[in-house]
Amino acid sequence: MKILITGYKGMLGSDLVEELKNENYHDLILTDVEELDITNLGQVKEFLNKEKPEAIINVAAYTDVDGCETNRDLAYNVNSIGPKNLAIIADEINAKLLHISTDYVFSGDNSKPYSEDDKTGPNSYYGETKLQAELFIKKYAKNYFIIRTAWLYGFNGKNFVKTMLELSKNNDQITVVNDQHGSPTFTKDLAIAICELIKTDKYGIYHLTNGDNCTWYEFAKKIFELANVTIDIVPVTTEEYPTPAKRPQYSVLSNEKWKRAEFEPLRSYIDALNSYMGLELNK
Ligand SMILES: NC(=O)C1=CN([C@@H]2O[C@H](COP(=O)(O)OP(=O)(O)OC[C@H]3O[C@@H](n4cnc5c(N)ncnc54)[C@H](O)[C@@H]3O)[C@@H](O)[C@H]2O)C=CC1
Repeated sequence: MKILITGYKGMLGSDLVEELKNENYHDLILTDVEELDITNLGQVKEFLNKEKPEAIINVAAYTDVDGCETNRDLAYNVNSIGPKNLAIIADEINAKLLHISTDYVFSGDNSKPYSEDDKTGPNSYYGETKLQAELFIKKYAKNYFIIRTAWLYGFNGKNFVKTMLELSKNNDQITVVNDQHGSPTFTKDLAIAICELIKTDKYGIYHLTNGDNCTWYEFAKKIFELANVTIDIVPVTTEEYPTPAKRPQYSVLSNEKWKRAEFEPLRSYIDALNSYMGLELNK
């Protein structure tokens, strides 16, 4: 299957490319903004019509959640118009479209894991633009997969695990938010799942994260424990740590639909973190 990837240089994109190669997908067209700017419909149309991929995996996005509050045009163009363009042209050339969305489409008022049918209600502009992308894809593409995932970390680029380890080098004490709940997810595990899903015609929307959940504070504690770092971690509330974009308090995603579709569930976030830390710290 000929697969085109958009945003391949990003955190998820780079692990995805490695995993696709491991799974013997060799007919890959790798693009990032330099090769294919997804916000430009004319370019998307020309590029896709020339390459004629059978599947498109969109891992391109503007992912600076706080930055989206102020850079609204950029956020809307990359996160909403980009996926819309891909959906329109994917449909024209009869290609499958697999798109990545986020737990931030939810408000976070739930106290039990969100299912795919639960009411959305983003409380950040990033979440709004990602939700709009989902609506465009549903409207314009027939053969689409949307995966909502959360709290990603991987080898390439900045992420929470690396930030914690970096902070511990110059600080004896750090403060970490302890009232936002989610499921940290290793991009390598997600990439393996994407390779499985793209083979199928089980179209639709799926929630997919590593198993179990925690707060950022609990996640930080686990990171330092695995890295054998002794540091004083002070739990704080969201109110005590204000950010430009409001995050959901509780955005745990139920993976039940994924399991019902007979896909392999992802391992627990602790097992995944353990594996990541082993690999990351020994690099
Ligand atoms: N990082 C996280 O914690 C989470 C991410 N997601 C979603 O997962 C997906 C992947 O995220 P990351 O790998 O963290 O992103 P990233 O920020 O590491 O990579 C995004 C890539 O998109 C490219 N890009 C930006 N504008 C573009 C354009 N106009 N045309 C083509 N490419 C463009 C960038 O150059 C970059 O290589 C995104 O859809 C994101 O919204 C979902 C939940 C959590």
